[in-house]
Amino acid sequence: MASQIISLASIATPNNGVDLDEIMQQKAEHQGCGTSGGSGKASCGSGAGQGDLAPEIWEKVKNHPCYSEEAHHHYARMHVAVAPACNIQCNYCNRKYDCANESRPGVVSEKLTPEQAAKKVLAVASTIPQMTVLGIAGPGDPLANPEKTFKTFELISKTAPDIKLCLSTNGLALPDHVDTIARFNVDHVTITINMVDANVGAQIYPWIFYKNKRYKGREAAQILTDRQMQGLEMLTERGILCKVNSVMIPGINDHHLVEVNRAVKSRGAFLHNIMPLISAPEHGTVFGLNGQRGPTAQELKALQDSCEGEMNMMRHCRQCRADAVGLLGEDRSAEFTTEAVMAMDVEYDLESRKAYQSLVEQERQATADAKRAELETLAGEQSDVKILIAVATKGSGRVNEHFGHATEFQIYEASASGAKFVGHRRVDLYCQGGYGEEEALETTIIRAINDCTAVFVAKIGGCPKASLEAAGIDAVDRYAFEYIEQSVIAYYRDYLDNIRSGAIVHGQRGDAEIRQGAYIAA
Ligand SMILES: C[S@@+](CC[C@H](N)C(=O)[O-])C[C@H]1O[C@@H](n2cnc3c(N)ncnc32)[C@H](O)[C@@H]1O
Ligand code: SF4
Ligand code: SF4
Repeated sequence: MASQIISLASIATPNNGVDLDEIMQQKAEHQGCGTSGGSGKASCGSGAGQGDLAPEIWEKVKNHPCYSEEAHHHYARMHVAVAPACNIQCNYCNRKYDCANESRPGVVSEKLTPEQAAKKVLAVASTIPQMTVLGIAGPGDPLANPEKTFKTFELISKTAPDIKLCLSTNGLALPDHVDTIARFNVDHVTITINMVDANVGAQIYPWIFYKNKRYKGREAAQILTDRQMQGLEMLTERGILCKVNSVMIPGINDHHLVEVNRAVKSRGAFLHNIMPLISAPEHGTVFGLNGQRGPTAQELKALQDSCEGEMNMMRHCRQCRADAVGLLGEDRSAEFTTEAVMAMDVEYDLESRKAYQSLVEQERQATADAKRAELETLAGEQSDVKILIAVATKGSGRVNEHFGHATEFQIYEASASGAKFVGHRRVDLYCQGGYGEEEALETTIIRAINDCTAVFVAKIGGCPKASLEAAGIDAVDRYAFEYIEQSVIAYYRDYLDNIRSGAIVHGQRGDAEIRQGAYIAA
């Protein structure tokens, strides 16, 4: 199952995050062979992952790491923190403006002016050529800070016209700004919609500030939901792609989100992103302090599964900081402080960005081709066995991270229909002190992935491997630097063969049915 490797040697892209030449080198070393070249298959016909999307929609989502699960392995995004104020209060939100070490929505290291933000975007785009999307997601609400938000878009659309513009809003002010959003060619808008019933909303929002007046309770929630629905309809009428974020809050809106899903689907939303509540006492939020828990990974997956019909569900959201930079799941914001950016001599080279991205497309096509070929080996397979597999990766759709360096694991469900991305587990959310000591780290990771049958890694030491095996998790390094989905399918096929030969008993290892509910999300 050797995979195609593409040479990017002709394009100098320092620090671009996904260094395909490095992958090539690592793979050659791992296989103990001297080859390091070979060109990937060229993209032919429809793009990898296009499925049955209309061409104009595909054009909008194909390089967007949030709107396309497949693109998120290859393309990066960045947020600029130009919008500090907010016009509502959510019981789960506490914004921090000078915080380097927390990774959750609403925190940033520093607030930026639109001019600083525009320079930062150029600096990041020149350093990370696969950065295709600029989002404004706070730390407050972009539309509660409209001058700063639209000034930032104006500056960027002039200097970096190939970058897609996004914003994320609670929706209260949205109807007032839809025309401006359309004028700036912002073709991706996220609205956070946690309820369509004011009784539910009153438990989530203590107040809103609307037309110079503060509203509370049911009245506040009713105004908010009316404005959200109106804004969503206005955007979709204009052909602007809308993603809806919903925070799953067990006991408050978990069952209700099925109704929210129906309401937003019927108003033309493109994607629904049901995210787990992040809630800890040290965040100082109402929910953090009153002990409101977030959902388990299994509860989240069950709700996402139940909403998955005609509407796409996003399962790869990383609940990023409002100043995140890089591939989803990595954060390179510390490299781009205002001080560092202002000292950078930036040259925006559109042509070399395009050249780099066309090679990324070749790698992406090769990934899709490899998956398709492997899938054919399951043709006619009737088994109803399903297993979860955790994967250590740092991007490019490959198994290319060392077990000990992984800060998150991507989770795939393997079944007779193939490999399906179903989520990720951030190791820090499972850390309860002692992080850094090897034993504690292993325990933390095992808690995070203990419903998985196997974990795929580029490399793993003997001790952690033994600990994983003792916990019933197969530690697998034989797919090092191979494509993830192709490897998941290959493993699954061997797994079925082993069941049939009697070499293993399904359920002996950590399969999802046996371990359901065994681990609790933070
Ligand atoms: C920080 S907000 C900024 C954009 C805008 N104000 C909004 O709420 O949509 C970005 C996203 O993070 C989510 N968020 C904030 N705090 C959260 C938490 N504690 N748990 C889960 N999601 C959270 C919000 O619901 C929203 O979808
Ligand atoms: S609307 Fe967004 S920024 Fe405002 S309180 Fe809620 S989550 Fe925080
Ligand atoms: S928070 Fe989710 S939707 Fe927003 S940039 Fe991060 S991954 Fe994408």
